[in-house]
Amino acid sequence: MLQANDIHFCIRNMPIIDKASVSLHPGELTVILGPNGAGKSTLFKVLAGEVPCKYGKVAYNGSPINGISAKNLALVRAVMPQHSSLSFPFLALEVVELGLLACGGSYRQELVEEVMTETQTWHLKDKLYGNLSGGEKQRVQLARVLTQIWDKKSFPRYLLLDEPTSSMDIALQHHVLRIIHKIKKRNIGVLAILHDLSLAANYADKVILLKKGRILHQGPVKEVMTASNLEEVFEHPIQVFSGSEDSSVIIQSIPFIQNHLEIKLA
Ligand SMILES: Nc1ncnc2c1ncn2[C@@H]1O[C@H](COP(=O)(O)OP(=O)(O)OP(=O)(O)O)[C@@H](O)[C@H]1O
Repeated sequence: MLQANDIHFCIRNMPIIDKASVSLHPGELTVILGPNGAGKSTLFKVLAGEVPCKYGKVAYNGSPINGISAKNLALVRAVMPQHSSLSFPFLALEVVELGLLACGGSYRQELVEEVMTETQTWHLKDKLYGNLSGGEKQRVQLARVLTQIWDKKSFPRYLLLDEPTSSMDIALQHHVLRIIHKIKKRNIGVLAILHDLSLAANYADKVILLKKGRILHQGPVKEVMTASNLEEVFEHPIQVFSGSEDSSVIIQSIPFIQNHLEIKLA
């Protein structure tokens, strides 16, 4: 389990994360939701070990993160940040191969090809990463982190994704969430920051609702993603519907224009 207890994180004495405790279980997708500036990326970086945290504890499979070497941390978790910039003119294939380097594996052309095929990036392999579109870059970065943890291992591992689908079209967003659904079955706990409430409701196992650095609600999707909880967090009218013919959930933010119409009709 990836466990964080009482995380308190300040920047220049300003609290950004206030006493957050989180448990990430292998085999589950946990999604962090919250408005801009809520502290999602900051919490994510603390959990990933990318920023040190003075107050609170983060432990991977029972071992405190500060006692895990960078090499061993790369074996237990892979991280896709919100933005990735590269200073060298790498090909897309070379970016994905960085995932193999991170896990210290020998070169495996078939693994790289399998992951790039799964993420629909194999056809991009000889293109310069810098010339790719935003959505293509995201898929290549996803392929890189998947490459890092693709091989099955006997111990639980974690995949941390900060807005992995933010530049993708609708079909690709669902495709990525399906890949996540498959990968979590390899004893992998996935943590993702998303802004799309319907994607979260339909694919996540657990949800964390963060506002102004505090976790207001967390737990199973059905318990947490209620209209009233979401309205409290986002300060906007929201409706939650059950899909008519299946178990899907539709979450709709109500446009201001609709509010005006309702007021006019009343
Ligand atoms: N290095 C920094 N220096 C000063 N303030 C920072 C720094 N990093 C983050 N912050 C502030 O901390 C708050 C939380 O930022 P964070 O990036 O974690 O939010 P977020 O929930 O991920 O937002 P978004 O949805 O817009 O990506 C913001 O108000 C941000 O301005």
